[in-house]
This record gives sequence, C-alpha cells and structure tokens, in this order.
Amino acid sequence: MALDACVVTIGAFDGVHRGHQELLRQTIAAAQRRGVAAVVYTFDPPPKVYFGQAEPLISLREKLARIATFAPDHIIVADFNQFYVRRTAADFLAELQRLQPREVIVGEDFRFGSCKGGTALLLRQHFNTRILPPVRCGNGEVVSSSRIRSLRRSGLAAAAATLENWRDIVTAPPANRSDLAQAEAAGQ
Ligand SMILES: Cc1cc2nc3c(=O)[nH]c(=O)nc-3n(C[C@H](O)[C@H](O)[C@H](O)COP(=O)(O)O)c2cc1C
Ligand SMILES: Nc1ncnc2c1ncn2[C@@H]1O[C@H](COP(=O)(O)OP(=O)(O)OP(=O)(O)O)[C@@H](O)[C@H]1O
Repeated sequence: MALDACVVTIGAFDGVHRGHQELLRQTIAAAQRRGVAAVVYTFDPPPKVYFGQAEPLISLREKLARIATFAPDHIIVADFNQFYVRRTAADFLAELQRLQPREVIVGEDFRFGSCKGGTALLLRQHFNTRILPPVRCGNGEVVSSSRIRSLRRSGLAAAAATLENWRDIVTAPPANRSDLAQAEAAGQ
C-alpha cells in the first residue's frame, strides 16, 4: 500500500487495551488536525503469538472490530509469517516510507525488525515520531497485553477486563461494517 500522506500508529494491539486506545485516539486526532489519512498498522498473528510466547487475547476479527470503532481511514494487517519476520529494521522503515507519514505515533517500548532491532528512537531518526508515555492503571502498573494475560491466568478476569476496557462494546458490531471489510481486504 502507498499513500500521499498519513498519520500512522503501529503495534500488535492484542486486546486493544487502554494503552492502545490512547494511541488510536491520538492518531485519529492528529490525522484530523493535519487533514490526512489515519492509518493503523498491525500484525497478525501478534508477534508474541507467532513466537509461541503467548496466547492471543482476542481474534483478528475482534481486534479489527475494536479498532474500527475509532474509525481510522485504513487498517493495514501485515501477515506476520516466516518471511515477514526476516525483515530488518531498515526494511520496515523503507516500507513505512511508502505511507509517507507526516507523523508516527507509538509507545515508548515499541520494537520492530528482526531480533527487535528497531526502537521508537530509531523511528524518530527517520520520521516525525511522537512517543507517548505509558498509560497506567490505578495502582501505577503499565497497562499491557502481557499484564492482561497474566491477570486472566490468575483468575482475575474482572481486573483484566478493566484494563481492556471493552466491557460495553465487546460483542457489539463495528461502527461501520465497510471499514471492517476494507481492513480485512488490506490484510490479504
Ligand atoms: C519486520 C519485523 C520483524 C520482527 N521480528 C521480530 C523478531 O525477530 N523477534 C521478536 O521477538 N519480535 C519481532 N518483531 C516484533 C516486534 O518486536 C514487535 O513485537 C512488533 O513490532 C509489535 O510491536 P508491539 O509489540 O510494540 O506492538 C518484528 C516486527 C517487525 C515489524
Ligand atoms: N500502556 C501503554 N501506554 C502507551 N502505549 C502503549 C501501552 N501499551 C502498549 N503501548 C504501545 O502500543 C503499541 C502496541 O503495543 P503492543 O501491541 O506491543 O502492546 P503491549 O501491551 O505492550 O503488548 P505486550 O504486553 O504483549 O508486549 C506500541 O507502540 C506500544 O508501545
């Protein structure tokens, strides 16, 4: 996919939890301010799932439905497979360049490229990059997909659901079905 201009956020976004939701909100707002497309770039399966380090929190369909409620213009789903995983950080930067991002929005711990060689600071050397501070829960812990998995494993499903913050929306259809169809097409 190539674009003239956009604001893009990148990540596995497993669970589309409160931290991810902040990235999505900031991305949509920045794109609207700049009058360019808002793009969400995600991976399927989530890299940790591909490497056998975790079970997915939600299906791809549910992830796309949750992301679609923020109404980005495009959702790019990279097929995270044996070929994709060989891409270096430089390869990934070159691919991102095709989207011509006016702004890239990620969290502090974002990593990309084989062996996680790329960091948010490396992104900043190539693109106008906004690195958001971590969203924390009430007790000060950083909200993360890993933390939600760990809470679920401990039988603390209610606490996990609080971090996901999808209690009211989880079974609802996406705001706009055509967004979802577009997102699924982009992932092929
Ligand atoms: C091109 C590319 C190659 C990657 N290769 C690896 C890898 O070899 N090992 C790994 O643990 N993660 C790898 N990742 C996953 C990243 O470390 C990271 O989990 C992913 O980009 C999602 O970021 P997030 O976890 O902040 O959402 C790769 C990511 C990309 C984009
Ligand atoms: N609590 C948070 N606050 C702000 N940004 C976050 C937070 N959690 C994740 N992000 C950012 O969201 C994007 C996607 O992150 P990712 O999908 O790896 O979530 P994660 O919760 O850190 O996952 P995991 O726990 O499996 O490593 C990245 O840019 C990451 O830095």
